[in-house]
Amino acid sequence: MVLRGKVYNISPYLRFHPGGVPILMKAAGKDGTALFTKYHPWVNADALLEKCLVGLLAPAVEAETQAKAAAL
Ligand code: HEM
Repeated sequence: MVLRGKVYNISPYLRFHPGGVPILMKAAGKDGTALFTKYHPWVNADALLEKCLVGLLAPAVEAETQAKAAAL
């Protein structure tokens, strides 16, 4: 999942998500920034997912995914 330009492997986190696995799976493999912000903008994903960080999204790809997220 992508969150604010960062790519995470959320598999190890799934079972710890307080909101449950099914809703988190809706954003798996996609840019989950819009949904994440909709449900809990106060949650510190950087800290919670520190060990799940895969890398940074390339800026051109990020611009594209942001545009798609804005159109949701
Ligand atoms: C991997 C990134 C995510 C992390 C680290 C995360 C973390 C959390 C945390 C810490 C809470 C508890 C918040 C609180 O009680 O104040 C929570 C609740 C929740 N999350 Fe997430 N979340 C993530 C992604 C998402 C996404 C993408 C969605 C929606 C598609 C979502 C939907 C929810 C919902 C609905 C709750 C509320 C559960 C309840 O209180 O009954 N989360 N999440």
